[in-house]
Amino acid sequence: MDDNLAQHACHSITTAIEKDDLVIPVIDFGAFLRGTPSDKHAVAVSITNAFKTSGFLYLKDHGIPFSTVSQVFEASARFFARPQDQKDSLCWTSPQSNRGYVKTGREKLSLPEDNVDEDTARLARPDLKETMEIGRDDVDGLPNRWPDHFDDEGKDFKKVMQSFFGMCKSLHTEVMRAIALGMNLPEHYFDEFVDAGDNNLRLLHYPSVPKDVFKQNPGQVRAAEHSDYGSITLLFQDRRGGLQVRSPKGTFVDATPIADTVVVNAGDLLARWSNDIIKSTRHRVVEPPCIAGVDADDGSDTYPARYSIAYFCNPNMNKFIDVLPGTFGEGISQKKKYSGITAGDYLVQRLTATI
Ligand SMILES: O=C(O)CCC(=O)C(=O)O
Ligand SMILES: [Fe+2]
Repeated sequence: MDDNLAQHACHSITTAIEKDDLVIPVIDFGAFLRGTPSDKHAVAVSITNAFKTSGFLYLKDHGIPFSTVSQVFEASARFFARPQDQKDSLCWTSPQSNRGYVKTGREKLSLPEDNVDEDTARLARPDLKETMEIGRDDVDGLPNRWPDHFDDEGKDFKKVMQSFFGMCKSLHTEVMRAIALGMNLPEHYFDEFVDAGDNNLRLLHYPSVPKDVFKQNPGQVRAAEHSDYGSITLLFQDRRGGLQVRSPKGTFVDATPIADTVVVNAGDLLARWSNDIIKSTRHRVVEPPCIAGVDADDGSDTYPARYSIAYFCNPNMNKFIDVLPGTFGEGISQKKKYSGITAGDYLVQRLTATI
């Protein structure tokens, strides 16, 4: 792996990215899932520290088998290869449901409020991506838009995604347990907040694109700068690269793919919940940087496709999210910065702003 991985004193953490004051560690989650209580505590503190500083980390030995992740990537690629009219027949219809297929140019990501001109410019160069959004599968009136009526491959897609959804839900619960310990709360504090699994599995396909598109439109990106909305996001990337995280200096730093890890980042609702102790950091996806020795001089006119899988975790939609105890008040210099809000109201508000 990368030469620049610096070993820390604790064997379960290494530094993957360190640039412009942005530090993103790789953390061995096995030591949390299977370690002694003191291992567990050490991992919980490292995870929480990463969320307090960069808002991003890579998790390895996270419990979701590599073979499962590969299967999901394969099923996703086969789904996006379907005829456009099939995909369109499964289209996303409303923020309340947030389920279905979203074609290129459909989603508007939120921008810094002072950047109105940029927003206008963005309409001329939409994100170069298509997505498939999958929600909890048992919510009355909000059915998933499965392709299972098309063929056996569609039936298989449904099975693969349902099973993966459940595994990611468990990983969300475990990461929230780590955050609870790291914030000096009881380990199971968040369990009742996340047990419904009101999460959103987003398959992403960034189609192959002529290099000229980026040369001719200097502001063009594959996915515009944004922060995520919920508690945490689990992001599985393929080997292409292109994900960048905004550093404290305002630059964008490559979050290079690391095999067999999942990128985990905090979302806006977790930042609000923690009275901004935890950071929800802006990120984007650009054309992939050249991989030295692999495709620096490949002579091709196009960048290859990129696939990623984002699992957006949320508190249960009906939960009232008030600022966490221990983050404000007596003996703490910080005041309570936010009023409470129901998770569902918050998320629907945020999704509505992207229409
Ligand atoms: O595709 C990626 O690597 C990132 C996607 C992302 O940030 C998002 O969909 O919120
Ligand atoms: Fe994101």
